[in-house]
Amino acid sequence: MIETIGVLGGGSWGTALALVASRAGRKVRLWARDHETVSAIDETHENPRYLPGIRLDHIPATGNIGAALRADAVLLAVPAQSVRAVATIAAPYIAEGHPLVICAKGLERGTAKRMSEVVAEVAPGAAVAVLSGPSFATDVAAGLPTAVTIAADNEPLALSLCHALGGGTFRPYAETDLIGVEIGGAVKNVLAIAAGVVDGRGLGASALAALTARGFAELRRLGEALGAKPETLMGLSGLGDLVLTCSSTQSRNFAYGRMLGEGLPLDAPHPLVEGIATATVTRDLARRHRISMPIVDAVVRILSGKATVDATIENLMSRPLKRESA
Ligand SMILES: NC(=O)C1=CN([C@@H]2O[C@H](COP(=O)(O)OP(=O)(O)OC[C@H]3O[C@@H](n4cnc5c(N)ncnc54)[C@H](O)[C@@H]3O)[C@@H](O)[C@H]2O)C=CC1
Ligand SMILES: O=C(CO)COP(=O)(O)O
Repeated sequence: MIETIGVLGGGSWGTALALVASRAGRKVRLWARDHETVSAIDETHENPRYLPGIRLDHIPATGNIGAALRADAVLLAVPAQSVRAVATIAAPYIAEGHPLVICAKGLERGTAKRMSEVVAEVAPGAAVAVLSGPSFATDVAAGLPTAVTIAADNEPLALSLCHALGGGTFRPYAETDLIGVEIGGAVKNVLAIAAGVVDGRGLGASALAALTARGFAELRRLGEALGAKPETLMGLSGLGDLVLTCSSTQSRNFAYGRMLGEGLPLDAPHPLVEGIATATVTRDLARRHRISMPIVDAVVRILSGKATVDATIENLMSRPLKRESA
């Protein structure tokens, strides 16, 4: 039985998931790197920087990672490019078989590894699971109905995590296809940047729907080449999350793409945009596996500053005509 939950990461997702666990009746402790976040949560029962206006009762914060890791299961909710660093400092406190649930969405820059592969390298004792799916932290924190996927190689672990976190407004589904869940969550962020560009450039709802559907075709091709199950890619953590993040300005990836579509510079201030780092990694993975991903290529070209939005769109539209399912 999972009774206690540690959360690593005091940003919006870590804080929202700490609330989920607390609402599900678990005893929770949240670790944040920043001293200001720890003291704000402990003194004002709010995380004003990342989740303003949401009351955090019964969620003690700590700057001591060992204290948060003394829990039956641990949620790792830092950005993808920080997962290796945080899992490395957590590793000495992780006993053999200790459940560690990765909540980040992305692929590692430099190694092209999925987050579960990164954690397996630096914390080999951990029993790794992945939580992903269409779920904005603000919606989850507000108690709006949300459904996600929790994947682990070991199905009983995935199910027991679903029982530990599930509640009246948060419904997790168990899965064993880690590759499918991780590829869906990572690649949808890149495609959401493209969707934002289309929206910001004012190309219309038809273009946005076409981009989303053709983007999904790319996500599915890559996922299947890497060993994902088609059903997973069509589920909450793939198609579900793609639809959410390609259609809402609540998504930071979509909002960033929208800014670019409106003509703002690449370095205009923006919050965490996971798709930026994952775009190049995805493009390289696709090349290695000889998978065609023209929308991902287009995002990489725009992000590199080497091509304008208009030239990139013209380029996509003038590709040779072909069968849709090819
Ligand atoms: N915010 C959301 O709605 C959702 C976010 N996610 C995923 O969760 C992950 C985290 O995102 P958010 O919490 O939204 O980001 P955020 O920007 O709100 O917070 C990130 C947190 O991680 C901390 N952090 C960064 N590097 C660190 C390091 N090396 N050591 C310790 N702490 C570090 C920051 O101080 C900050 O507290 C991302 O991969 C994102 O895709 C997934 C689903 C929903
Ligand atoms: O993953 C998310 C929702 O499922 C959050 O998306 P953003 O990181 O684009 O805000």
